[in-house]
Amino acid sequence: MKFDRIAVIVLDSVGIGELPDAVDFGDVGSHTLGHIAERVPALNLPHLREWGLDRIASIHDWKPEDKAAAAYFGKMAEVSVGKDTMTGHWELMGLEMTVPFQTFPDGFPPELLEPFEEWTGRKVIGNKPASGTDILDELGAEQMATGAWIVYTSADSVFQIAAHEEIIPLDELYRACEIARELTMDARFTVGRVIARPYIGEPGAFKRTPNRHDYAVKPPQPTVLDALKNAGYDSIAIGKINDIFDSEGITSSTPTKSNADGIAKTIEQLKQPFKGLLFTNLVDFDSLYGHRRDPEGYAGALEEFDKAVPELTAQLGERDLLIITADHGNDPTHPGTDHTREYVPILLYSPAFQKPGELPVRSTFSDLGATIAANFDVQAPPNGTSFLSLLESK
Ligand SMILES: O=P(O)(O)O[C@H]1O[C@H](CO)[C@@H](O)[C@H]1O
Ligand SMILES: [Mn+2]
Ligand SMILES: [Mn+2]
Repeated sequence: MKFDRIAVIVLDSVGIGELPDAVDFGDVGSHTLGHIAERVPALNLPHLREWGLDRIASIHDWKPEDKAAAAYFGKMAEVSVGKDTMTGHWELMGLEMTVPFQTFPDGFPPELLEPFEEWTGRKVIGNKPASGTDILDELGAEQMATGAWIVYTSADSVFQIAAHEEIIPLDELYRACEIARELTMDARFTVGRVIARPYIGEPGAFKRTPNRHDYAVKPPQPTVLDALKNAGYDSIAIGKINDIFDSEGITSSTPTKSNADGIAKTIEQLKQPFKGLLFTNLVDFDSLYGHRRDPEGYAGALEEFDKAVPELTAQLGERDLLIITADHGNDPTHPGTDHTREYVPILLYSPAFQKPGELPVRSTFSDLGATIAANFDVQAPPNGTSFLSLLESK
């Protein structure tokens, strides 16, 4: 075993350029990081660039620094037939999705919504793909007047239920999500996630609250998280990770309220002794800026993360490895409001590394899971090739 502790931080949606199959996803030309750098030339990420971020792909007018990178750097391709969060994270942990989750570009069928209305005792309005903030502007007032559920979806396989917290109590929203979860386990309409989307405020000034809750399906096969847990290692989740894996293979979990909170909780956890994996998801990049098509906000969130890098690395000893990566792209300059099919960056930092450098492009996100499994000598996932032997320590 090379490392006693591996921390993986997923910068949700921070893609680094279109994948060869981007055309199949309508994402030709997408480049989350590159287009942010182009739209916000002042974008300043000194620590991540020192690690090699500026050498992974050509990024606008960035000129790579003329000294050796302080981390191993590279990029990974997604092979699964999807570009959603669950598919991305599952692939990172060794699971390749060959059958896509169902999506509902025309809304959900009556065979699903009729029992949902009957069991929950409220009508449904909306029922179409939409941006979660736009649909509140469109239907929030109607919900306040009628008490109907706002149900909507996206290019992801999601059944999202928005409810004003002062009109429909949170408990009732969560119960409705459980009902929707049960109904959508039916093979005719398997959705990846049911999501509670509570909000507050008045028409024209609605605001979503952090009481969002996700109800995901379980991964169809065991992942590296299960292998770690079964072998007695810690498998510690921070942020959305627990939801994404429906608690499978996780030994403890802490939810977060924001990227800043997720970074702080990751630092706190690194101050504690543990043996195994710490797995953090920072979702604001995606939910607050990618889907909202807000490159300036996205740039600010990247800078906030970059500033935290020294404090993160200060917690690491010679037997620790910190990995930064992502789960898909969400180019805030791309048409629409959905994810984009992109490579994701991978940066690996350890005080034990002597002369880190470029990693060959990984042909599946699962190479990360395979590397973690190899490090802890637990069952290797069915997909992915470990690159542990390429990481040379002092
Ligand atoms: O537009 P909002 O409600 O933020 O929804 C986004 O968040 C969902 C889940 O992460 C995605 O499917 C996308 O639709
Ligand atoms: Mn995501
Ligand atoms: Mn998303």
